[in-house]
Amino acid sequence: MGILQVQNVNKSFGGLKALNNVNLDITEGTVHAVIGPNGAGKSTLLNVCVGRLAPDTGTVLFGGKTLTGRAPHEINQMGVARVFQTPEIFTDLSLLDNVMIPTLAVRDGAFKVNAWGRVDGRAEIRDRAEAILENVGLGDKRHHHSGNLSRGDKRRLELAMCLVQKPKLVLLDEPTAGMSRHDTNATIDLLARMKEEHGVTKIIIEHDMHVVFSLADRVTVMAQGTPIVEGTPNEIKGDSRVQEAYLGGAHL
Ligand SMILES: Nc1ncnc2c1ncn2[C@@H]1O[C@H](COP(=O)(O)OP(=O)(O)OP(=O)(O)O)[C@@H](O)[C@H]1O
Repeated sequence: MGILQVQNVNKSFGGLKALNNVNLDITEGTVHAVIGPNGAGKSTLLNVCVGRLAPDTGTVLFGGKTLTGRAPHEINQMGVARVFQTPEIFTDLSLLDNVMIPTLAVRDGAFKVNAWGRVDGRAEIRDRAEAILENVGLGDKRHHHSGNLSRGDKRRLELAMCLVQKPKLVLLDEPTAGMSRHDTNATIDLLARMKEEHGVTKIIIEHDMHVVFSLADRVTVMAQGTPIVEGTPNEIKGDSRVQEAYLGGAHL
């Protein structure tokens, strides 16, 4: 049984069926990419998995426990973290503060920015946050204002905020969108290291096939709200159904 199981999930927006009977089984420790043309339902699927959207029908299980119906912070506390398409960081705070906040949120079960004065074990949390920032290549900038970071660095900071929570599963929504090739390759290296060092299971939504083929163990291709093909990157590469789904728009 996989670490994450999506079972018969449906989700409509008005008359539009964004997810149409989706079933997925994600194996623990793997990197699983979800690809597909625009509007295929990839982000909706991620939102259902992290509790931001309730499915109309169907269930999501994580480690055998039902996620459906739980609040996003509860799902987060169970070990599921998400890296957003637009980094959700506190631009007025330093990088270090940004990385310390999620640790406190997970530990205390609530988001308390004003809790600094009352925090026990703060030195320990700070040490861990510093080590993680070092790990993602932002150690030197830990006291900088997060608002001044480049787009690539903001994404790296968000990864650090995610890793510090010691998640079991990370969902990444286009982690390299809008990045230069240099930043994209740095992010690929970082994500690959995350796998080696932390063994974290990852689900990645990605349009950039270079990223998919560099990182993914398995790939699910979605079209019109439904997974149409699943396999290794090489298996899906030559699949005519995949080429058809992209209507010739993508070269896999
Ligand atoms: N909150 C919403 N309200 C109405 N329609 C929505 C909503 N969210 C998504 N949709 C629609 O549902 C469909 C699936 O959208 P979704 O964002 O999940 O696709 P996607 O595969 O992630 O696309 P992209 O690659 O462009 O991000 C699209 O037709 C989209 O317009």
